[in-house]
Amino acid sequence: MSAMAGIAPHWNEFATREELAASLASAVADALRAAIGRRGEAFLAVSGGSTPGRFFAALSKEALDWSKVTVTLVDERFVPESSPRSNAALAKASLLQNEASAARFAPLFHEASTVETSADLADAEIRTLPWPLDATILGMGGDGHTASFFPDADGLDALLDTASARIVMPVHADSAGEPRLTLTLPALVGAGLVVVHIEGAEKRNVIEAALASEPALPIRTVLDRGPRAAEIYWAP
Ligand SMILES: O=C1O[C@H](COP(=O)(O)O)[C@@H](O)[C@H](O)[C@H]1O
Repeated sequence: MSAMAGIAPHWNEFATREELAASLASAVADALRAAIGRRGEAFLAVSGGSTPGRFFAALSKEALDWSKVTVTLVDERFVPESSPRSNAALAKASLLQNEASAARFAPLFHEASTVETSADLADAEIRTLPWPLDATILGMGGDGHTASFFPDADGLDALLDTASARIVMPVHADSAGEPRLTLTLPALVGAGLVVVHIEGAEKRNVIEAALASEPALPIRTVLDRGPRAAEIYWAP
């Protein structure tokens, strides 16, 4: 496995989660506007989970030409959109609203009997999109996972391989609940803007410990292997 240079992330700290959401939405909107100006379209990958709700609401109201924006997911559970655990359902309900309702959405979940087949279908579809990503918005779990790179995932090295030819891969991890689909490390960190959006003292402790010591948790590996410094957005 090849390794990229590790560049220390840059911290953006806010007094409140509302202030974080407004600032992050503004930064992402700027990145999308710049991409549209440069190449006529923009490509954004967002996370699911409980953290991005305020950010999604703020970003959905940003004025830009959303008809030229494609939105996909950093990762997804192997569940249909009817499930309350679907990241696609969350993105559609919270981000693809208001101004952003004009954006195109590309899901990772595809109906199939196995997550492997679903990942093959997603990989074929997602690779037709306008790569590279202009912005990747990662989250992080309390166990140090980001995207669906769980510390106990089967074949974690392959998911985190900087030379991976895959864009979407299936994930099995006991700690994850259901199987998952994830964008691979090079697909995620190739974005012009890579953000880790975390909130609360516990997640701050986890990422600070991960950045300071070995063994590397997945969040640390992702940040170490990116070609440019990531932006950490944090509020208590
Ligand atoms: O499983 C997931 O969890 C992480 C973090 O979620 P949160 O609820 O602690 O905010 C998220 O980034 C990822 O997209 C999601 O699939």
